[in-house]
Amino acid sequence: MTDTAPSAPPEYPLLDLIDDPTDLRALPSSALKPLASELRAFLIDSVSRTGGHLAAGLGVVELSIALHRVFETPDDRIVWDVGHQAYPHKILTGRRQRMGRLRQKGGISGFPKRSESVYDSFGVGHSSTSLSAALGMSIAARLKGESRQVVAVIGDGSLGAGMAFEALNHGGPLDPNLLVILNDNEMSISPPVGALSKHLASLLSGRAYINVREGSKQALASLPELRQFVGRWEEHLKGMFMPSTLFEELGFNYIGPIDGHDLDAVITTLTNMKQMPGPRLLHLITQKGRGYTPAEQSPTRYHGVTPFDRATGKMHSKAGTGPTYTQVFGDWISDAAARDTRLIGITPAMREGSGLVSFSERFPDRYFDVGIAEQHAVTLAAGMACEGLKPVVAIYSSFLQRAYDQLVHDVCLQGLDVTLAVDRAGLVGADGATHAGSFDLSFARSQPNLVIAAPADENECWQLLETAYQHPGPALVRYPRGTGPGVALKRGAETLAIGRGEVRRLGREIALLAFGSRVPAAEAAGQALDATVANMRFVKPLDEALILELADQHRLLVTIEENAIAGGAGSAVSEVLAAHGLAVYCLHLGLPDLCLEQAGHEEQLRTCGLDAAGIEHSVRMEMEHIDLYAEASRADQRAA
Ligand SMILES: Cc1ncc(C[n+]2csc(CCOP(=O)(O)OP(=O)(O)O)c2C)c(N)n1
Ligand SMILES: CC(=O)[C@@H](O)[C@H](O)COP(=O)(O)O
Ligand SMILES: [Mg+2]
Repeated sequence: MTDTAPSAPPEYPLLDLIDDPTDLRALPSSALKPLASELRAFLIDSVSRTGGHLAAGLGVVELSIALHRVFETPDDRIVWDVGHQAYPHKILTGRRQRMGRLRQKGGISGFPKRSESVYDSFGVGHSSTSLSAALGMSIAARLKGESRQVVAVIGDGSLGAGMAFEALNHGGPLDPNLLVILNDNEMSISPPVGALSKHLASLLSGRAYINVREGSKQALASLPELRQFVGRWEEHLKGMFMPSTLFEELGFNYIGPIDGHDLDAVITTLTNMKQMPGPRLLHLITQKGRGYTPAEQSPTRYHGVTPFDRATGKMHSKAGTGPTYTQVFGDWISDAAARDTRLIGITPAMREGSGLVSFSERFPDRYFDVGIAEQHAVTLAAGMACEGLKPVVAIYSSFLQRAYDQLVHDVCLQGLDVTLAVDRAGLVGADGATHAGSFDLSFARSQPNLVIAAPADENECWQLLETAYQHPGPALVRYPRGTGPGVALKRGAETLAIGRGEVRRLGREIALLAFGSRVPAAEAAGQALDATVANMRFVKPLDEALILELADQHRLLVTIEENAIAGGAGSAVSEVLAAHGLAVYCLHLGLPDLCLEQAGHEEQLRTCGLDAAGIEHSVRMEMEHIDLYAEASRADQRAA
């Protein structure tokens, strides 16, 4: 462009003025609605390039502006639940320019993160933590004599989890200075389940939403006096002969429902509620995907997206890849259910992500979406198993962390016949540390009675699911996010021998003992190193005979797993060696003892040295050390 050429008008003239929320607070009120339009357009454009969570953020554009307009952030605290809806918040809090690197290596996280910004009061990714965290902050402010406001924003799906109820139950009587904003879009990832969603719907219809909304605009605008405001609201809401809300019963002053896309109403209501004392809850009605037609029409599909064409909404997908492990599981569970009427499928709110859509349609009576309730999912399965059913809990590894005690106390100690299909085991790429399934082998393998299997490929995944299912006790199969090496499925009901691995390649000096997803990389490294390669298949029971044989025949054993080294499968191998008093060199490759940030899955594996080249490099280094040590020992012996 030359100096004389007219400069193109900026696409986002108002948004470009906002480097942090003080700029937003300085804007004239008349600029806020146009700002909301720009923010929404920016969000759609940005996520169309990077991928990420879209529909939830679109639903809180007005709320995000209103919160930073009304509250003195960052001194006032906003705690976002899950945090997948926090992109507008990120854009308004100085990270607009960094949205192009969202969820990428070296870029910003897809979730609020304390180390990323002072505006991110609490790190999230898992749901239903906001009320507890915000309550804690509110209590801290009171004890420290600080007068800040604390606001928790929680969705209707996340409110259904046990933790959220625990915080409401505990919080109300403490009379904290706490504002809870319930962002009710009548959606979880898929449609919400359970009585709470019905209660919220009844508030929506029963509390004359439209009247309240229209009435509130006038009443709140014309009644800035706090006392009058509270009085009028109580008169207005509680004089309607409505049964009280769950929230009122729990000690929260309930206001709403109001239209969460009516920016003026939201700002006015928040301004007034800021001055109200005690625990209060604002019920906002929003639309997931608001302002982008494809996302409005299909909020589940646009909950989390790959990069897409903004004009058509069509997502760019990788061409020519085989089925994901999730799809393998989805096909297996439908086939198995057709063979066995005792099979029950359970998901804690992850029907699509866990591959249960087809099963839910084919076997609606045997399908249970329990909402975001991982603990309940596992104990529900335990109860069913007591009565002779054969439940399969499909659950992401990182969300299974929530249900650890249920796994221990309700399933494993009682040896109940529950199958756990643990998806997203290992690194998950763009979602980063909060969603990485780094620990399941470490926390599960200490459990009595539990069989733990890790398939090396798609067909083995099928076979191990069948093996776990037919095993009359607790069994867990863990498989990674995405596709495998491309081994064709044989389907059928073939099982594998529990606790038996297989040698895939015979080599010299070095034995690579690979678990699950790392078997193909180990095979490639084994080729380069002329090493023996074993596909261990089971983490529990381990194939002890194979380990002892390999220890006997090789100078170095290398364990390789996509799980934390600490306490993982490699540790289990070392325990076997120690128990037999074998002093063989043993190198453990796995996830390091740190929170691995977002990046591509393959990139993350490279960073951890878990790709073929990384494995080969680590093994060569280790062999050099072993040779140097042997040389030094020989020199010592000669000197002696
Ligand atoms: C403990 C846990 N379980 C499951 C998930 C996966 N998850 C992320 S968002 C979401 C739906 C949340 O619904 P809601 O709170 O209503 O937010 P919305 O997406 O509708 O804005 C689920 C199930 C999670 N992040 N954490
Ligand atoms: C926010 C959240 O917890 C989910 O949306 C999660 O990001 C889904 O992960 P997958 O994309 O691996 O299903
Ligand atoms: Mg929702």
